Amino acid sequence: MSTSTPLIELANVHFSYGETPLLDSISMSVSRGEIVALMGGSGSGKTTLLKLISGQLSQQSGSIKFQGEEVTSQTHKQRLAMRKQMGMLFQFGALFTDLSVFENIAFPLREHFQLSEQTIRDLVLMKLHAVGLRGAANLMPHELSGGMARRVALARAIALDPLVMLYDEPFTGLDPISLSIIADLIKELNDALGTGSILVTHNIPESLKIVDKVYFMSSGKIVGQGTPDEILNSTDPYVHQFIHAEPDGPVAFHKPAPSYTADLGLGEQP
Ligand SMILES: Nc1ncnc2c1ncn2[C@@H]1O[C@H](COP(=O)(O)OP(=O)(O)OP(=O)(O)O)[C@@H](O)[C@H]1O
Repeated sequence: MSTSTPLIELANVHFSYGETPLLDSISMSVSRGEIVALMGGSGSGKTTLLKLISGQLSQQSGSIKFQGEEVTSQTHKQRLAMRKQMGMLFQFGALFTDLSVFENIAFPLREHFQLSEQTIRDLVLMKLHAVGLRGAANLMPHELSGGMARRVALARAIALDPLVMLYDEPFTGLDPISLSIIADLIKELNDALGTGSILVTHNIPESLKIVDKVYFMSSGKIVGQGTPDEILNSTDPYVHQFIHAEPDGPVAFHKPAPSYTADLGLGEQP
């Protein structure tokens, strides 16, 4: 792979759940060192897109490449190897409640590699140090605040030194200080590890501080993209409505449904 090959590249991806089309002509790319945000209304298909990228779902058409190789043509073994290179932090990044902080981070290392206890200890402490929680190694998850728990989940997500990080709503439920700490960590870790990150988030101010590029989704399509500056100054009606949290605009309040009167059994009114 040449250094200029994107880590993740999607071209013209279409995806349906059964008969229902959800994603339509999605094209995007993430390179090393880049943080890309995926924003858009609820149900626009952001989480589904992360599942396609991580190989948990397969598209009906179009191409998804990881380091230049088509994901759908991977063997089972290649797909497992790819997943090992993807760190994931999801909404409530659940820790194993009956394992200490240390053992939570050691878990993926023990699962994937035969390492000496001394090496595991060094690696776990390095990851905890990176998120500022080396001093919490011996605590149990119930002894952590919500913000600390999210940082431990982040340390676990980077345990295997991933090439790509996928974050799905990593700020949800955090107080403003913890939220800012997690945002800074996402940026610092991305720079330090040279990863490429995709961040699904509704938090516009915090994410615009750390991302390089934003893709806006609406009803399964990318309807706007740009750098944070371009997004903030965009006159595109979708982007404008979303960024300025306006209730009226092209992002509809109502999900498409049969006529209201027909649904209530009243028949069509003249
Ligand atoms: N397994 C499934 N089978 C059928 N439909 C699904 C399935 N999973 C999700 N959907 C539908 O796909 C649409 C997109 O869901 P998705 O979770 O990707 O949206 P999202 O943009 O991440 O939303 P949110 O911001 O609310 O998390 C929704 O209408 C959802 O109901």
